[in-house]
Amino acid sequence: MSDHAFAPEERDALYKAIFSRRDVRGQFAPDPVPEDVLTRVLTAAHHAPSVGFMQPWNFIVVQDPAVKSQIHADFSQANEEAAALFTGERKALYSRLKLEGIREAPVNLCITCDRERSGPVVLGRTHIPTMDLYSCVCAVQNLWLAARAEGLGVGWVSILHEDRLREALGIPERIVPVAYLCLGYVSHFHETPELEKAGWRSRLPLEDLVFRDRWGETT
Ligand SMILES: Cc1cc2c(cc1C)N(C[C@H](O)[C@H](O)[C@H](O)COP(=O)(O)O)c1[nH]c(=O)[nH]c(=O)c1N2
Repeated sequence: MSDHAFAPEERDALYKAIFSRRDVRGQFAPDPVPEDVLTRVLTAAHHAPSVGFMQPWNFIVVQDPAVKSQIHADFSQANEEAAALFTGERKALYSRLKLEGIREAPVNLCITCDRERSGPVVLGRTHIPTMDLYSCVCAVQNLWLAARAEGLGVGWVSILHEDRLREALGIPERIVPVAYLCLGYVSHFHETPELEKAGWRSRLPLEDLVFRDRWGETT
């Protein structure tokens, strides 16, 4: 028991956000996302943990249909290339999946990492240099959960050519685009991951993933 635990209903709300969050590709409503709501979810992202408190992120809010179309065109090409990597049944199933909502989502959001934000030597990044990128992923997850609580769907689109994404958004060379997200209100949230529903892959049993003291020790 901890004196610092949330009250039961507050804890339930947090777990509700975690368990009902979904990757949304196909249920976006055209309703605009009000600026104050967008600011709240961006503030949640900005309160993520970061190595050395580096806060290496920027948030590029994309609403211009022309920019979205450019990125969607790149997705279409990348997705064809991706489909070609699978064979047989898997390829047919892959081709049926909807894997982005770039044009339908009223807001697209690129979360980037400025790897030089706080100088060359960063507390906590001295030995594992990728820690700044991981910090940005923490920001993505904060935003994803806050968005769920706001009734907003979020979909991560990573089937893109990084150089074309950079070009479309004018991202300088030293900045790394970490996540491209589609954001908007939705008609509904699926109860289970869409990939699970489509028979692509299921959730693994937690007990197979937890080791004790050494890699591979499950008991
Ligand atoms: C880094 C990364 C990258 C991607 C994703 C996620 C993450 C974490 N996901 C979403 C992914 O398919 C989804 O999270 C899982 O299928 C689990 O579903 P829920 O997120 O629980 O709904 C994803 N989905 C999609 O339709 N197109 C994509 O390009 C990607 N890319």
